[in-house]
Amino acid sequence: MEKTLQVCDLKKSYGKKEAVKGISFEVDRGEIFALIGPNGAGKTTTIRMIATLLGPTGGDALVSGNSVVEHPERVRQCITYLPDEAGAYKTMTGIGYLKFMADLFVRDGQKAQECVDYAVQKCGLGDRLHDKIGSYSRGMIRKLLLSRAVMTRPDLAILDEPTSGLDILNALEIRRMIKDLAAEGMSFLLSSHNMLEIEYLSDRVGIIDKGILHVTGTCRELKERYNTHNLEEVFEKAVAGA
Ligand SMILES: Nc1ncnc2c1ncn2[C@@H]1O[C@H](COP(=O)(O)OP(=O)(O)OP(=O)(O)O)[C@@H](O)[C@H]1O
Repeated sequence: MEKTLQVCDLKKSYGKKEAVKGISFEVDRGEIFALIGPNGAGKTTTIRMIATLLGPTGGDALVSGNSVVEHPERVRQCITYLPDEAGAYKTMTGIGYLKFMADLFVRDGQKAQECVDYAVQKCGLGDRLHDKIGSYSRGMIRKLLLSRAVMTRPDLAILDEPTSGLDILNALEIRRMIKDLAAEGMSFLLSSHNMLEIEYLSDRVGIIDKGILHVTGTCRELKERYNTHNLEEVFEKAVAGA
């Protein structure tokens, strides 16, 4: 299987604080991998190192074969990162925002238009794209942001809490968007505190705590291994060191 992401003994210390203590995992092409763990476990630090926003203090991560340490600029060409607190310009229309962002990322006008067309198709906002973003619901904004994030069809999309604060129907639509994109071959690295979401969405899960990746596997494998009925109980046992 083709690997989109290979994380090898990745470490990060903030002064004396070892936030990530040498973690390793891989994500295949078209795979949705979720990193879960309690507050302060090291998820955001790991994600930000893979997104080239933070330099590792040890180890490496390769995205489509490109090292975040040696060639962060190449990595940036093949990833997208959507933080949970991301926002959009409220005074722009949705379509204006997509065009603005495409022009920012893609120099070639024809290719930029292809990115916009792709995002328009993915977001499913229809005529509402011609309204100001300030009039959008939280769910509409998230759909717009996700479609913007994937408009360049990156190899790896890194999403922090992709449905936090959304109602059930909007969360379902975002999850379906992610599944459709993965079916097209895009790989995903997610972090979430919502175990229901993780069970629905992810092909494999990694449980991180105190900077250590304790276990990885499919939800079914993890439930069998910990002899539990749901992922919340797996999480509880894994973090307790059972
Ligand atoms: N800039 C920083 N300086 C010092 N310590 C930091 C810094 N950023 C994070 N930490 C510490 O590193 C550890 C891991 O933090 P991180 O934000 O990666 O965890 P997390 O799993 O994303 O948590 P949450 O689920 O609460 O977002 C925590 O102990 C945190 O306090």
